[in-house]
Amino acid sequence: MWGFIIFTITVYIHTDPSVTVFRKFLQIRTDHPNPDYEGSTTFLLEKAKEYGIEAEVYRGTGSPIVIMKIEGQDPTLPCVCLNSHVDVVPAVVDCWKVDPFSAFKDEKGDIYSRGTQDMKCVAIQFLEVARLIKQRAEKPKRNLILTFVPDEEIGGTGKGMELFVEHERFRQLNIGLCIDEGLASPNDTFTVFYGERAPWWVHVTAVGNVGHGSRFIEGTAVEKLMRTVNKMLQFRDDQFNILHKGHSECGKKLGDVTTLNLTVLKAGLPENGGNAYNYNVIPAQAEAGFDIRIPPTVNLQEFLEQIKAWTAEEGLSFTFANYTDRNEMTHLNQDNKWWSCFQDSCKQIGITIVPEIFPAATDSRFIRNKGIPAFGFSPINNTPILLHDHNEFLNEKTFIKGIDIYMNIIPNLLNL
Ligand code: MET
Ligand SMILES: [Zn+2]
Ligand SMILES: [Zn+2]
Repeated sequence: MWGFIIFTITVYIHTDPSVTVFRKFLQIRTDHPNPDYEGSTTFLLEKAKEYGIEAEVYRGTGSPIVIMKIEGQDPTLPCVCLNSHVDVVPAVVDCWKVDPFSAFKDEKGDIYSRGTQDMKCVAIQFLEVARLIKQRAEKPKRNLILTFVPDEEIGGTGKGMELFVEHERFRQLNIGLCIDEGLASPNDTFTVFYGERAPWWVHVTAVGNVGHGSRFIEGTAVEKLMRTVNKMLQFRDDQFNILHKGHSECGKKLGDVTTLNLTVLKAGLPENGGNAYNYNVIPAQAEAGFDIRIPPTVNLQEFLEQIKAWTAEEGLSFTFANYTDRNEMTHLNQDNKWWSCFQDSCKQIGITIVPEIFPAATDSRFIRNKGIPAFGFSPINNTPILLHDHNEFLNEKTFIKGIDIYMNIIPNLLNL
């Protein structure tokens, strides 16, 4: 008898249909540099059909965007949009303990795969929320829209949300509020993001004098580049100290300071295009690339002037591989009815939410820059932050509980 009950419970946990959908979605290779968007689109359309949800594929940006809709009682009201990106960053297979695209589940229920946290979990949780709302006898007041977009992870050259927000099809959706990804929280609380840091990818190029490696050549490209790099890394140190060595009562978080990391470094004359270098030739050119993330409280025009000052020396120039001159926040004041409703809904189910600035970037920035409020919220707590990391995982129970959390928030927003 007991054996039967335990067996039944075990089978139930192991075969929860939403977990199966999640694991199948993880197995679709939407990793860069060649994401299988046709595979993810086919999968999402099949699910929409199975769940009885209206769906279309918009190809106006150059890559497929899946749009799903559940019509509300008053479709003229601004809708609630649940947005997910379907692409994921690459995985270094040798650094993972399992195949990063197998969606392997261990005995604890931890599912390992690229995208378990960023953000295929949220995409499928949104889909399951839509299924549950569709099943209800009563329609919600507002339209529910789901968007599944490509190319969030690659910045400026992408064919996703950055372009989509400029299209008429986007405007027609009439979005009142967007919910997108947040971050896992390592403790019992949940984080909600109301703004994010502006991502600037700066590429500095130095040109200078050349000659024999045995001489004291002045004004070399590398020397000029190093001076700039050192100034910029000094700024990095200063920001690090503000974050880590300030008074503890300041309570600064990563999203409140500017980070700057040297992520690209290039110089040296390759020998006949091979792997070896000409060590005795001073190179004419040297390059450095930086990933800079700037909080919404920083004046972007002034920061641009700072970069110009850092690269003012003769022979230096810079370009942006990723740039924005706008970085709007969603204001969390009493006039923001969406925020009041979100907070009240969380209070009702007894979960603690901590509002923060998102330290990295998501598609929400394009939405906010259109004047539309957006919250970044992944219902994942007591889980290490492993996005873009090796062995990214999510426990199946956390995944299932997340659907429940969303179901206690999203219908309230739809009925506002
Ligand atoms: C700057 S494009 C955004 C790519 C990715 N989401 C990141 O924050 O790095
Ligand atoms: Zn993401
Ligand atoms: Zn990411």
